[in-house]
Amino acid sequence: MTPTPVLEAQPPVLEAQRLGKRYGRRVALVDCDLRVPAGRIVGLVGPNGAGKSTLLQLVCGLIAPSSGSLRVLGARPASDARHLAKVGFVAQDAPVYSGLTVADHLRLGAHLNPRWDAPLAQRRLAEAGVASGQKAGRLSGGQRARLALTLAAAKRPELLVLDEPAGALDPLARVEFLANLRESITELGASAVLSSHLLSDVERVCDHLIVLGNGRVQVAGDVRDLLASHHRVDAVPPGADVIAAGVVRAASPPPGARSASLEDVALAYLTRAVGAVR
Ligand SMILES: Nc1ncnc2c1ncn2[C@@H]1O[C@H](COP(=O)(O)OP(=O)(O)OP(=O)(O)O)[C@@H](O)[C@H]1O
Repeated sequence: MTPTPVLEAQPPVLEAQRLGKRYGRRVALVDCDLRVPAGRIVGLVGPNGAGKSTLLQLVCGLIAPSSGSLRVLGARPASDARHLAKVGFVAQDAPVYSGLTVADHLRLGAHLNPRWDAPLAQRRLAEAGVASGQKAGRLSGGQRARLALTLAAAKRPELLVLDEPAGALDPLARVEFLANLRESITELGASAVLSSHLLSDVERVCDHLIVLGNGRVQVAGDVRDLLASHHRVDAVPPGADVIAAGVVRAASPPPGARSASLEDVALAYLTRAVGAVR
């Protein structure tokens, strides 16, 4: 996906400088620098405990930084009601109220959100085969994920933030959900950040990657730039910038190099991060 000049002129969706977060004595994020332009679908990957949920909660203003600064859509996260309305959040495990019906959820959404798009919500749920009279607790995992996504999308946010949105889904439901997610983001003309443990999910939907490891940003950038600047090699050329075994960073491919996949790039940085703490 090529970003349009209009989107490039907008303030960055995320801008972090030396961002840090501690929970008591436990350090979750350290010195994170990030700049994500508007219009991107960002994949946030990293092992358990890397700080993904913490970063997403900071972005939504649910928690406050311990150090450094963070701006989201050009302002402090959740700085006022207008800013809150611009960000749609789907927390881990697609939380919904199991005792309420789908229609109850839509009524709540309409009541709480000034820019609520009722036709969009109804159409999206009809496409997913989710009946409005059904109790949310009786929905399948895939339907529940679609309901949670629909509730966030119908706010018509400028930024959608999703924490492991497909985490509980089987492989087929996952692929269907991710296709739907990509469609929703395009329809909204929004930016999005989603965390995932699965690099295949990120490859399927994202055009920007952030790899977190040990609470630090290991690498971040547009997917096409990362793929253009990382290469697989059998023998490391002299003076090469080696990220991890078999993967080097260079503006142009060294002789005999092969293309690296996004998975190669992300794994190389994660491997390096693990090595750094041993
Ligand atoms: N509310 C909290 N209180 C104390 N420590 C916390 C809290 N939330 C997260 N942490 C710690 O902060 C670190 C980062 O956690 P976080 O949940 O952000 O990681 P994650 O990458 O989302 O992990 P996972 O993939 O397992 O969901 C971990 O060491 C975790 O134990």
